[in-house]
Amino acid sequence: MTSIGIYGSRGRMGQAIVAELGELGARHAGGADAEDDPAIVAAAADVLVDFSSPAALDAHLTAARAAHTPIVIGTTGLTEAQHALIDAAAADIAVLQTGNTSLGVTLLAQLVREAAARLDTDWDIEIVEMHHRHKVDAPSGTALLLGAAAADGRGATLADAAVHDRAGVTGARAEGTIGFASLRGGSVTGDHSVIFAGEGERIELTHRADSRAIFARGAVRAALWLATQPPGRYEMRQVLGL
Ligand SMILES: NC(=O)C1=CN([C@@H]2O[C@H](COP(=O)(O)OP(=O)(O)OC[C@H]3O[C@@H](n4cnc5c(N)ncnc54)[C@H](OP(=O)(O)O)[C@@H]3O)[C@@H](O)[C@H]2O)C=CC1
Ligand SMILES: O=C(O)C1=N[C@H](C(=O)O)C[C@H](O)C1
Repeated sequence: MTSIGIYGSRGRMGQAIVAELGELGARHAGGADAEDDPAIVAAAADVLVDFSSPAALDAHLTAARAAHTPIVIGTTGLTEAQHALIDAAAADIAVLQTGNTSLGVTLLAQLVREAAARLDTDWDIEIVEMHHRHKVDAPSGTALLLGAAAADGRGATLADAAVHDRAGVTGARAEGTIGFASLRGGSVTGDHSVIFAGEGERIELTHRADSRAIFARGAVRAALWLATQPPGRYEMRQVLGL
């Protein structure tokens, strides 16, 4: 039986994954949090999942690489340097990094890519997300992955197209840009809308998460799949065959 180690095991997502493993009767190799040694968890596990903090990611990835243990990274708010570190680690171990492990968002990203590819750039793209009051990063990892899918559909890059800050006299909207807006409040698990705003009409593609169980289910499915893969960097759509 595949043994799964959890970084961030006492957090909201870590606890949702522990519950999911319990329902599946799957094996939990143990967890690590701020005061624990990541190397011990990496050595004990067949595969790791990380839902912790960007501050902890480098140490977790180093431990996974040293132990030759594949790792699913769900932590969001990562820097460009951390993405480069993930690319480097993927030469040695299987790594799947995603801002959202749910089936619904993985399919939504495909739909967004398709819509963006079919519509001209005079259809403005705006991405709106809302999360609970405890979330520390913005825009959400999901909003960024949806933005990347939209940019990809247009043959552009998100780095060139993204507009994150609007306040004061902003000037008119530039064609081809992708705007982001982040709302925070209450206990919202995670809502995302991608709006295609054209002249006289609007298309809105929305996903709403009712519970963290959807992320936990996807994370466990990804971990079980990743445990059998050779070194490389993978995405959720490969896990789900979408
Ligand atoms: N990809 C996806 O599908 C999803 C991703 N997420 C992302 O997962 C991450 C965690 O979210 P959530 O569970 O809500 O957060 P929580 O704050 O509830 O949990 C974070 C966990 O990480 C641990 N942690 C925090 N800082 C460190 C550190 N410096 N070193 C080691 N461990 C640390 C905490 O341990 P301790 O309590 O000991 O400090 C805690 O167990 C976020 O980045 C979030 O955006 C969330 C949902 C879905
Ligand atoms: O922090 C959260 O809670 C979530 N984070 C992920 C993100 O940043 O997109 C996924 C989900 O929306 C919940």
